[in-house]
Amino acid sequence: MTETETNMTRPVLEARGIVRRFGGITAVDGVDVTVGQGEIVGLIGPNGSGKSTMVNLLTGELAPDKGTIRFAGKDITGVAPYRRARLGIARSFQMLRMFTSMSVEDNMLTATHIHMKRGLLSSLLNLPSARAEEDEVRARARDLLAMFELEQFAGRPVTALSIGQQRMVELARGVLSGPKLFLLDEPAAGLAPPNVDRLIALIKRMRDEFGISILLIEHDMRVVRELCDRVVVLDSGELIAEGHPETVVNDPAVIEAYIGKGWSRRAQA
Ligand SMILES: Nc1ncnc2c1ncn2[C@@H]1O[C@H](COP(=O)(O)OP(=O)(O)OP(=O)(O)O)[C@@H](O)[C@H]1O
Repeated sequence: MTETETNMTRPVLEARGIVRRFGGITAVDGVDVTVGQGEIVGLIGPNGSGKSTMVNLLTGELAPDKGTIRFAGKDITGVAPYRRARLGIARSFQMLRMFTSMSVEDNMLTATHIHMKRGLLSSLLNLPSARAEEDEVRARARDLLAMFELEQFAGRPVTALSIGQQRMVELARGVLSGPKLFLLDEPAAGLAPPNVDRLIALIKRMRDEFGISILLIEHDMRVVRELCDRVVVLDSGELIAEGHPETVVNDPAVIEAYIGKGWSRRAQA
């Protein structure tokens, strides 16, 4: 049995038969998505094909009308979003969500409260145990800011950074929360080409050095081709193709789905 087959027998994420309707629209229509341990899976498809809805179903921000979601061996279909985060599901957003009044470092630290062992009271009382834990978390935050080449911005207001840099803060914050699975919603959107290269390298490091499995929504096909082990393609809420990126982008059903909806130059590049 190959390593990939072994990984696929024990996926970290296993969503089966997922259906989600909004009034008369079936945004996700009986979709299966799995992510193996240490796998990077691309979730692609034309605009409105159901990708963001699928991610919102996986994080628990939306509930499915049908189907089951298993994560790290547990059925999490009815589990609340904050509990899924605690179990190890992190996400980034298409539109950045930062605490705009806080510094870069304090934005990072917001990721860790979900796992803090000491309670709020010991933090408020400034007990040594709480201080030690906070010092340790700050040290890890600084290491990650260095990895993401952001350490010189640690004390700056997050809003002083460019959108590309804020995107990096969001990724670093996600890694700091110690996820098993990171759901990335268009991480390359709005990045200049050299920053896309850096992003690709950083996402590989997230997997290789931190063991994080990744499900990635992305329109930039270079990112998909260079990063993804496997790609799942949605069209009008249905899964129309799945496989290696090079196979999938040449699949006639996939080409038709994109051409029919205006295959953009961005997607073909
Ligand atoms: N909250 C909602 N209420 C009503 N309809 C919705 C809602 N969210 C999504 N939809 C509809 O569900 C379908 C799938 O939308 P979704 O945003 O998941 O697609 P997408 O593939 O992520 O698109 P994009 O690439 O443009 O982000 C669309 O027809 C959309 O209009």
